[in-house]
Amino acid sequence: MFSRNLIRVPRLYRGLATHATLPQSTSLPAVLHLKTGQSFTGRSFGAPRSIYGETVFSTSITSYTESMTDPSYRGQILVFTTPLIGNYGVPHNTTAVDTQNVGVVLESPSIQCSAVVVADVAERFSHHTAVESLASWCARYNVPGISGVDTRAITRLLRDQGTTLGRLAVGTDATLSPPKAEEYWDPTTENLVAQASTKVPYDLNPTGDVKIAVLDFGAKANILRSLVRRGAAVTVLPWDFDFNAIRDRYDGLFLSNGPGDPNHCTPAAINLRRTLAEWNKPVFGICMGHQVIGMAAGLDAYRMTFGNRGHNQPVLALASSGSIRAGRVYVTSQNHQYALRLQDPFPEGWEPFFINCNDSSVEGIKSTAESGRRVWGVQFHPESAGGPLDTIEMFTDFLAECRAHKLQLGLQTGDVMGAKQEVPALGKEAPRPIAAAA
Ligand SMILES: NC(=O)CC[C@H](N)C(=O)O
Repeated sequence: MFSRNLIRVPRLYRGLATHATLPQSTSLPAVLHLKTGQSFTGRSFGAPRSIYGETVFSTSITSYTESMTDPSYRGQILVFTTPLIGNYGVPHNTTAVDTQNVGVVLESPSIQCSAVVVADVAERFSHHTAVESLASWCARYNVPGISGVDTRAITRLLRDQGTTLGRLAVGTDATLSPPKAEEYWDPTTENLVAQASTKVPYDLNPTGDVKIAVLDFGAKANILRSLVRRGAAVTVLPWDFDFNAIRDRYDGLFLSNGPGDPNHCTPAAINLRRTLAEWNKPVFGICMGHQVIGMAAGLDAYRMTFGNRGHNQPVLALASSGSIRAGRVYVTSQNHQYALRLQDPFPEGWEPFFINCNDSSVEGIKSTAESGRRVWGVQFHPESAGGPLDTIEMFTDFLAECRAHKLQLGLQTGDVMGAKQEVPALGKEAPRPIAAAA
């Protein structure tokens, strides 16, 4: 399937697009083993190495580059249900307009998933922003892939038996018998958030008019871009940083997405519980951030059978807020394995915000009007990348609330919290080089 030779660019396309002019990665025999006993034989692409991981499927049709660089896929073997992957190559992640070093397309500086599984990997790619093929990109980041397998059969298995631990065996490893049950590595036993989060605080767009602190559980770059593009000055903090120590410097708090089991984030939920009790400025969380808000509110996070991954998940709004109207269905981008448990009654001061139209899982929570708080959490990804922009204005809503609240505080009291705090100095390190990815 692959050749080490350079691929010739057909004359028709020359000058129109960047094509596969780089050497393709080596293709070897490969087998995907599932802990539940099934094995699928194909050919490798990308890095010629074997790995373990948690096997999950995504129904996204496009945006494989965004998905593969999403830190929430850390530790996972990502199966694409779309049969042809790689046809538009891998884009450049920098342009002159990227003044904040947050990139323009990709979600982090490197590929985050452990491996990819595709029915048919496109050796030739064609797109005006492409700089290399999927296979050569995977090889550069030491990530293996398998193609030539029946991804529909794998997806049906994962749907029926749930997300399953797996092993991608490449080269001579492909001739060995499947691993024993105890040999499979379970990434959810590790605190993947601690691995994906920034280790030191850093600032983006420091001259922005509204100051937002972001707790980084493994933030997608497009979340940071969505805040910065709307004028916010953003300080990105490590996931377990106690925001309470510096909270009066900020006009709002944002909690990001992140990989793995939310129960590893209990320290962050405990810090947040104090924030919510003592600080009345707007708070917004996405995916892992939403789960941490829910845990701080007293809700339980549970593991779903196969989760929701893809860019076509319909959610029904149960309440109106900002640009969101109760009763409307929004199509959303999602990548999660865990969800908040729907309970009746909901904790005092909280209400469900969105519900999934397919499986009725909780897709959002918010503080009630009576609570006097301004807190929202959504399980889906309003920043999309990839996916529909149906709910992108939730970022505008959040920042509008922060600006309005700031104005209100300024007019009324000037210093509503008033507490004298020891304020730790923020690190001086340069921003994480998100743009250096492709
Ligand atoms: N994208 C995310 O933040 C996912 C949250 C969590 N890791 C889950 O799988 O549910």
